[in-house]
Amino acid sequence: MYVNTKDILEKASKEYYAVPAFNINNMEFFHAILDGALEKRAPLIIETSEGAIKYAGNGDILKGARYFVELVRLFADSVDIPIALHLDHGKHFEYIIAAIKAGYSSVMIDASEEPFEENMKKTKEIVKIAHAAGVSVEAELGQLAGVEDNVSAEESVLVDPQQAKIFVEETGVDFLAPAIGTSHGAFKFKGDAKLDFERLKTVKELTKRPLVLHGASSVLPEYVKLAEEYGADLGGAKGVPEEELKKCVELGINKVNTDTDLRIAFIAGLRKYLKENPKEFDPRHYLGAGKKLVKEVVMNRLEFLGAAGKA
Ligand SMILES: O=C(COP(=O)(O)O)NO
Ligand SMILES: [Ca+2]
Ligand code: NA
Ligand SMILES: [Zn+2]
Repeated sequence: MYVNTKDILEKASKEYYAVPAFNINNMEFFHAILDGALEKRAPLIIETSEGAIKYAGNGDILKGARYFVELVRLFADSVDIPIALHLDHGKHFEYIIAAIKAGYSSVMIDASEEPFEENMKKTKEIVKIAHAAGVSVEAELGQLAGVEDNVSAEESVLVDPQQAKIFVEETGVDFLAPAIGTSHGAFKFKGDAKLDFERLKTVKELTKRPLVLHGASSVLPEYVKLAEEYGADLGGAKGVPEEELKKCVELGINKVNTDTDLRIAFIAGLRKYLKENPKEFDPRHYLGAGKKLVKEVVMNRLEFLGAAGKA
């Protein structure tokens, strides 16, 4: 059934497990993710960036938002696991309003690059509008480095836990993404991953809200290797080890944004299939090869984050 993201996350926050939020840009990724969540009997959060909405709408923002709502609701209404659709990294009013109008479960207002007061002001505005429409809201404090669509910052600025307390109380935001050292994309760390667990623990204590980890892909070596075997060039790719993610969940992370891991799995499956099947040109076959590996990654992630069986 199609639900509000807040319903999924409040339960996760109470029981200290996490639900991955999987980014999609097209139908194939959605089907692969849905199949994985059904098999694992897990709640499912699907999320789309502004770029994904523009892509699906062929340039028309409202059409793109409605495309994803229709696609997700079509299946959500006929299965017995809870499914939510979330606007990821909403930075432009036009996309946030389109997502609310189209029927998204929740929206992120990402004004984390702005000064604290400005971030608070923008978030308050969106919370008022979204809550009036029964839509829940995510915001971000601190900055992640790395790139994601049109979101990039030179280096990460970690969240100030005292500010986080003021922020959630002032804005009424439903769930918060504290920057604790991760970054978007496949090249997250020069050396070893270093997340500020103490800071995360304090944010949870002070805010008592469901928390979101951005830039949470593990960049799984076996999939990087497979993609490279068939011609990909991903040298230096490094993600957040699964053990570190589990620690984040123990400290109160409940939504784990995962995009890069699915992209790497897909391209590995696609490259291998194309190389091994030079005569093939049916998109359902070669895209199907990508889907297969995406489903594997989805099921593994649902399992180790503790979402499996929680539907
Ligand atoms: O934060 C993310 C995804 O991060 P990754 O690049 O680590 O998958 N989406 O909002
Ligand atoms: Ca941001
Ligand atoms: Na988000
Ligand atoms: Zn993100």
